[in-house]
Amino acid sequence: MTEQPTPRDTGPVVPFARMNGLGNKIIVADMRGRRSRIAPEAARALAERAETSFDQIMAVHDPRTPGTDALVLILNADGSEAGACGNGTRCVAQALAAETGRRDFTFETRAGLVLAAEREDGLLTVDMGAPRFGWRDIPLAEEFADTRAIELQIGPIDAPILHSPSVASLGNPHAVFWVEEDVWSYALDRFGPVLENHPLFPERANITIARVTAPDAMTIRTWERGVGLTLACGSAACAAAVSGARTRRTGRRVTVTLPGGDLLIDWRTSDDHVLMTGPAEWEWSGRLDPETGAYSRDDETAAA
Ligand SMILES: N[C@H](CCC[C@H](N)C(=O)O)C(=O)O
Repeated sequence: MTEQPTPRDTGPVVPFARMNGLGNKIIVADMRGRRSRIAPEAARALAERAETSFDQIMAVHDPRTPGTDALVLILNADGSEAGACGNGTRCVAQALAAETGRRDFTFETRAGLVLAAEREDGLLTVDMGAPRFGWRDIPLAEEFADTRAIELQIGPIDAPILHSPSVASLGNPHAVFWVEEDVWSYALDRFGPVLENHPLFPERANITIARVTAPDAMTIRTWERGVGLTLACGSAACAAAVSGARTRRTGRRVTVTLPGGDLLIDWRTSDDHVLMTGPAEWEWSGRLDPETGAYSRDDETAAA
């Protein structure tokens, strides 16, 4: 899969795999051996085409820190960068496991080190690290001593529709709104963009609606920062699970049901790390131009 370094990365030269992380649409791009980065314009061009529309690009670069297997840089569909992506990390681990036969990987991301492992049953577990709850870490624009439920609401004053979210950083900013009713009864497509860009979140935020269904289960929907509504968001599932445990709505080990399927989240007591387990599937592969987003499919059934 690795190519020789090229003087300029022009033309569709970067091998990529279109993958499915529980319905999260992921492109894993093999940037090893290259000095360049995938341009935000290239990401936006890929996102706009139906065939290559994606939620995140996971750009796999040569490792820059000893002891790590790769530097993984993450781009959202709007070309912005994300520090963490749980579903995409499972996809990267699965692609590298298929290539190398190894099962355990350490990735460096903008949000720090992330461990990923393929299990015997084919599911993958990602160690997302310890969540952070300090208002500066998330970040929030103003101080909140207790981030389990902050003052924020959307909707008429006398009848708040969504209010008092739990906030946390899982390597990226999350706000989790707990509701009693069906998560589908909320117009997340309408509230999502307003909350994502609320002045309280200087780096914007991923917005999740969550409902407890059992002491060890919850259902969520997420409006992703830089993307919009997605079928699954792994870090949001982690944020919701952590919030459920912090607010004593659930235990520390829960099944989170997302539109795309289930993730098992375990907030480990020993070190506070959040472990996320779920599937990753290869769909098709091709080559892309990291400057423009032009691409070709390896099976040659279609081309840009
Ligand atoms: N889909 C990803 C989250 C991407 C987060 C991104 N939208 C951001 O923080 O900007 C996941 O599975 O964790």
